[in-house]
Amino acid sequence: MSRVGIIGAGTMGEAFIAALIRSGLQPSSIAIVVRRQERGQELAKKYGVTVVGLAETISSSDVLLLGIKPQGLSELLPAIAPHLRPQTLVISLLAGKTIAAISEGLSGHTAIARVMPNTPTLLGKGMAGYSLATGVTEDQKKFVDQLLTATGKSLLIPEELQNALTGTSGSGPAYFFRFVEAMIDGAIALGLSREDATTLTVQTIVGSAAMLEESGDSPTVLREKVTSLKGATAEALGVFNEAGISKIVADAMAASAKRAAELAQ
Ligand SMILES: NC(=O)C1=CN([C@@H]2O[C@H](COP(=O)(O)OP(=O)(O)OC[C@H]3O[C@@H](n4cnc5c(N)ncnc54)[C@H](OP(=O)(O)O)[C@@H]3O)[C@@H](O)[C@H]2O)C=CC1
Ligand SMILES: O=C(O)[C@@H]1CCC=N1
Repeated sequence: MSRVGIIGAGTMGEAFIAALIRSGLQPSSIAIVVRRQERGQELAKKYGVTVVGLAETISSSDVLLLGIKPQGLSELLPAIAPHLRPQTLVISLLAGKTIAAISEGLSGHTAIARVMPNTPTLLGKGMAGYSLATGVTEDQKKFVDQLLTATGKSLLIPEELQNALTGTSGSGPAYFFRFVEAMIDGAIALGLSREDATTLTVQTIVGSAAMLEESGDSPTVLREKVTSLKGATAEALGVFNEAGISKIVADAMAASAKRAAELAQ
């Protein structure tokens, strides 16, 4: 049974605690390293994990999951390196940070998995892309597969596509939440109360997402089924197209991927 240490248990770190437990790991096998004791106590109470010091967590873990912000990595790696056993699998969730940079900061460690998840991981409905360094063993690959299956869906991708994946599925949930915010505001502008606007918009998005997953139809076919000839929807889509929605979305995704690349520095 693997012992897992987690350094940085915020939004994604917590999502991975939940996924590890869903994947069959005992909470007593999970140690977390936190900056704020109250956060540690909250997670210990909620999941039954143990709050442990940095050195002890690193030296006793078979798998070490990094869930801090990318900006904190250069300071953290020198504190990890002296305690890390060569056979420990390091899993990084950090946007932008390359396997090569992590390996270098860990004195040439080669058992590293780079994972780009997203927040629906919290519900087991996430989408993650992952890339593996050369030193990852078959058993460690199986562990990663099993863990990511518990987070939702996963794709093994070449590392050079990690930033593109960040711009697609990593940041993706925020694009939809932003769209929902805009739809709620639009409904209020049409005279609906905020409460009704929220109910109408959220259920529309939830139902549409379910159709994407369950109908077997492409997004194009599903859109066409809503769009009556010379009807109301066609007018709305005309406004989107006039504003250049495809370019706006592609530019936004490229901006996320570009920023992820910058975070590598
Ligand atoms: N949020 C997202 O949608 C996604 C995030 N990611 C990546 O996941 C990582 C985490 O992001 P997210 O969960 O959103 O960020 P959060 O800020 O929610 O979590 C980061 C956590 O790390 C803690 N922390 C920071 N430094 C240390 C340290 N030295 N020792 C122990 N704990 C520390 C923070 O503590 P404190 O509470 O005190 O600040 C915080 O709890 C990032 O690198 C991000 O790129 C990847 C994909 C999606
Ligand atoms: O905003 C970020 O940098 C991270 C990566 C993808 C989602 N959140």
